[in-house]
Amino acid sequence: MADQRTHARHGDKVVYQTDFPADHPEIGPEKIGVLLLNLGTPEGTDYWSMRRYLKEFLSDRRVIEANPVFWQLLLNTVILTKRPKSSGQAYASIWNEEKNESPLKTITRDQADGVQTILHQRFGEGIIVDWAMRYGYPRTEDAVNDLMSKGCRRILLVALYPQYAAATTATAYDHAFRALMKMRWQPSIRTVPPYHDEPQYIDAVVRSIHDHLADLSWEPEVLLTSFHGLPKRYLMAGDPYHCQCAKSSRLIRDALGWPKERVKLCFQSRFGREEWLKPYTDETIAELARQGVKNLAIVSPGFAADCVETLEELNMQGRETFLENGGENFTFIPCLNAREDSVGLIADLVTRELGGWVEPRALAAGNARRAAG
Ligand SMILES: C=CC1=C(C)c2cc3[nH]c(cc4nc(cc5[nH]c(cc1n2)c(C)c5CCC(=O)O)C(CCC(=O)O)=C4C)c(C)c3C=C
Ligand SMILES: [Fe+2]
Ligand SMILES: [Fe+2]
Repeated sequence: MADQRTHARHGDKVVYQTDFPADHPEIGPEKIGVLLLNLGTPEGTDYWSMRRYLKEFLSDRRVIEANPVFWQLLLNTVILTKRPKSSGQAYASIWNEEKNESPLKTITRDQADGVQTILHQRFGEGIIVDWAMRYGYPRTEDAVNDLMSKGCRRILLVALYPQYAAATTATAYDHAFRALMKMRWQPSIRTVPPYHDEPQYIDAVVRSIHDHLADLSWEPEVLLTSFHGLPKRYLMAGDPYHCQCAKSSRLIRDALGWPKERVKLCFQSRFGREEWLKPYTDETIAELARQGVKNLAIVSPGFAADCVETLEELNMQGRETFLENGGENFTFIPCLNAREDSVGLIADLVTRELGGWVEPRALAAGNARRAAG
């Protein structure tokens, strides 16, 4: 990628030129890359696809904070022999058959397309939006290299997690930084902070709740705000995730104007035997039903996109648990996904973080100036 007009290479000899050409391609149109990052997903629901995905995921030391020698032994002998099958069945029940991919992938792509459209309108063609995953495909490293090769000398990384956790946000950014470590010519980098208490995020979640409930013939007595769990140990070690989830839940309740007893915070998707953040979603659902709650709604504001943890664990298993324990009406409120206000939210977060790199239309103007010499 090094330029061709300030020097000429002949084998291992270089002829230097002293004058810098005004129309040099590397100071030509400068582009900005925006890279949306989500968790990742298997390529198929069969044993080996699931195993590859789970091995990469569960070998991440930001996710599993345990003695690595002990953990790899347990992972390779026990977990990776059993879990690919059971998780594969869960994925198969929600698979996007038309595209032959998991919903998380379909939705993340749709979000990126939507954000690209808005940013093109705001800033012109000098912004390239792409998306990648922490585990599996598309790979973060490939996306970073691809943006660089398209002329993006600045890249904004956007972890699609409203609440910060080392197991999600930090590892997504780490992974991009690891890609940079291999690059001779690195782009400049920025990262988007968590947005758990951004009014626009809270409004979008609340609007999605109102829209969904408006189509029902019944009203929920209780709304569960269910977030992905985390080992309690990680909270004790200083992870802000629990507090950010609690704040999002409270802000959603305030915006709804509902009383405290009607909106509850809980944590789903436990993994392994140690204690995770409480209260647990599955136990809360069963308890509420046993206490006589007949009408229950669940929203999952920590997931930017629907995935196996919402579509299967909440909408299928959670529903079953509620009905089995005496509940009557259950509804799952879909994640923000590629709704117009969701894509608008991501585009606005990005626009704010681009401040100083670009102002509306400034990129186009700068490029026009450069083109004029
Ligand atoms: C110790 C294990 C795990 C921790 C810690 C963890 C944290 C965590 N995860 C998400 C978001 C998602 N997790 C998803 C799936 C998933 N998570 C784990 C384990 C831990 N997650 C596993 C093993 C799996 C795979 C599915 C399974 O086998 O049960 C997903 C869904 C991906 C998809 O393709 O649909 C998301 C999203 C967060 C936000 C988080 C901590 C805050
Ligand atoms: Fe997870
Ligand atoms: Fe907390």
